[in-house]
Amino acid sequence: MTVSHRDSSVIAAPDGEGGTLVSRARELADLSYRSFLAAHDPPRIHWAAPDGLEIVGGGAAARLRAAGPDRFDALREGAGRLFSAPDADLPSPARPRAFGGFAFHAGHEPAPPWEGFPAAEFVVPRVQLTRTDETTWLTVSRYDPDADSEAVEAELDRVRSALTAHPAMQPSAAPPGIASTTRTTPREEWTRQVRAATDRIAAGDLRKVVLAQALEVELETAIAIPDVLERLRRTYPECYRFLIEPTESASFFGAPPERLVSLSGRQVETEALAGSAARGESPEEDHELMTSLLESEKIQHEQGVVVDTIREQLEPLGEVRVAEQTVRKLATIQHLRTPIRAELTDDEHVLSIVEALHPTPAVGGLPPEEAWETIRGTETFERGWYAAPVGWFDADGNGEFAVAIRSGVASDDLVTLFAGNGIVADSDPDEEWEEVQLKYRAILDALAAE
Ligand SMILES: C=C(O[C@H]1C=CC=C(C(=O)O)[C@@H]1O)C(=O)O
Repeated sequence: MTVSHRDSSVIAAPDGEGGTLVSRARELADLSYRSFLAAHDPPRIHWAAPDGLEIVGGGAAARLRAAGPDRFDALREGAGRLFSAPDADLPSPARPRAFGGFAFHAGHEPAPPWEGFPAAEFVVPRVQLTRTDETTWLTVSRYDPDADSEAVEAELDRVRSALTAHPAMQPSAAPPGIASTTRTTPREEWTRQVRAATDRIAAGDLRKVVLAQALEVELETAIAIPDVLERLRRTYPECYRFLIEPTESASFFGAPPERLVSLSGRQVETEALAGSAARGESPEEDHELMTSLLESEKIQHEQGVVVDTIREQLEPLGEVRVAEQTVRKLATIQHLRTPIRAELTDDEHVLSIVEALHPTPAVGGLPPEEAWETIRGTETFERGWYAAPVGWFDADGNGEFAVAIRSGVASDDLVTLFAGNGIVADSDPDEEWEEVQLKYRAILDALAAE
């Protein structure tokens, strides 16, 4: 089934033909996610949310792909067809889900380091392992014209026997080690970029823009991303963790602290996360840094722009409640954070909420068009999927998406990391530089030899 949608297309089966999604699932004793991933070739996914939901997937029962300005419409349409006739009523954690995400911009074309990453792509894994606080489920799915339930049952049995032969625990490999790093944006260039942005803000047509940099990291040995994610779990347990590997060419991974949206029924949860400071060496210094974050007019403005924009984007969809501002403290950085909830008036697909929110001014800017024009005219590298939505949705249109920051795209022994900062009227290039370096730390520390 291939549907042309101007310059978008949705392919709902690996061979381009339609069918019925047939899924079968069974509860399993827990097993090592890293050994599961090691046993599967791409496409592979890994998703872990701070609430304890953790999913790995291998193979593709179906892929949905879209590009261009209609990419959200095309995906919703494809998702509707893909999930139109669920053939079995599986327990909620065991249901098949589509995992993937978007490029920051609809016009993105896959090119190095983003080979294999179109403007939007989701995969329903052929084999999915879902761990909640209570249970672990194995789900096998097929989507093709002759997918019959007996064949899927038989495949489930085969996969289950193969998996139970894997070790329940697997020791992590040593970090790959860093051989060298290369910046896309030297410091003098950054200073010039930030000054040009603040001049444009002073001229009045731009209020905020998030400018980013990339850091190319050459590793001493090839990267084992599941092991890097395991190290990130230990250091950043309050963050999401994800791996998206559509093909063998490149893998996108990260540990973002920022939720774009979670939708369950009509309940939307999102947040404004913007404004950063380092962590202190002592509790006193840490407290001082937190106070300076809370009391800085500039940072409060940066955060206020994000809260107001999210509120305005959600208000047409339902009743919005903005909770009290807090500080999110991570191992190496702290951020201002305002939780935002909404109760939708009507049923909506999570992709519609993603479309309404992306890009928030925590990663784009305001007004959005002027911010994007500034980003395009300033940054000298491809954002690709950096700072864009990554996550999952299910047959009911529920799902969860993180903002893909604190992330990198890897191929063998080369990883490109990305980090950006919100620039407002009184931004100082040196302070913004230091904050960007802090944001590389999460992934850099997980790559560096111990
Ligand atoms: C754009 C990034 O961070 C965003 C999220 C939190 C704090 C931010 C800031 O302080 O500018 C950014 O808005 C990034 O990590 O690359």
